[in-house]
Amino acid sequence: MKIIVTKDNIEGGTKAFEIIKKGMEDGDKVLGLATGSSPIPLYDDMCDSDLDFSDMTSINLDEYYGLNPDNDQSYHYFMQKHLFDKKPFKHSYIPNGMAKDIDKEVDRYNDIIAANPIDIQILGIGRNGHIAFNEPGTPFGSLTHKVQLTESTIKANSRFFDNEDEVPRQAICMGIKSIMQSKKIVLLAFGESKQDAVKALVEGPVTEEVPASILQDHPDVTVICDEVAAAKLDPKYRN
Ligand SMILES: N[C@@H]1[C@@H](O)[C@H](O)[C@@H](COP(=O)(O)O)O[C@@H]1O
Repeated sequence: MKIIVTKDNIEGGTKAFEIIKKGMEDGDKVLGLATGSSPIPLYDDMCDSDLDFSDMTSINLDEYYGLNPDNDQSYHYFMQKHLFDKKPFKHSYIPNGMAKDIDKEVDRYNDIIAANPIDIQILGIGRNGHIAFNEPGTPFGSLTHKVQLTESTIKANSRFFDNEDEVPRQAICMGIKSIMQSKKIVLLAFGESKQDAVKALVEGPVTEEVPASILQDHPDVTVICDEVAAAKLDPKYRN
């Protein structure tokens, strides 16, 4: 696991952008994308760049269940606003949060992932160590599935909604096994609220209670965090 400690999230975004740029120069064609505030500086850099994604495929991690794509809290809306409006991809996939037949949607998404092996997966991390919406206790062998969000995630994500009651209680989410099959993984974590999650991810035991800890077993992971998020890490992990 490579750890890059940056001054702030802007510098962190630039570091992640450099990895994507280099990957594309080396022929990477499929990006796994994340939502949340952490990847926004990366998407800003991608939008401001002269990189062309029109021959690339993107696969998003997750979507709230029950939110329409034009709801401004849906991850469809988020991706359109922060990236795809300015930088369209050849194909962009996001779970359908309005799917009536969940099993069918889950199969569809697993087929998409199988047909488009992910070259670089971008991840954020939840305060409880979740990746995508894979909450503590999710089996490491999981594929795409419908998830019940925990109280901690509902509370944390309510900052984007008018109030906590409006946060959907369920989501459709790429599984941990699929995330681990990505060739490269770049995890972004910024700010004080991520200190414990970053420490558990890097130093803690590999346990399903901290979904991100499985990344210790992946051969090519870069964790990019700011000085504040890295503050509880043993100094030997900080540069
Ligand atoms: N499903 C998303 C995750 O993919 C994201 O990593 C997390 C942290 O978000 P933020 O980057 O805003 O802290 O929020 C949500 O739960």
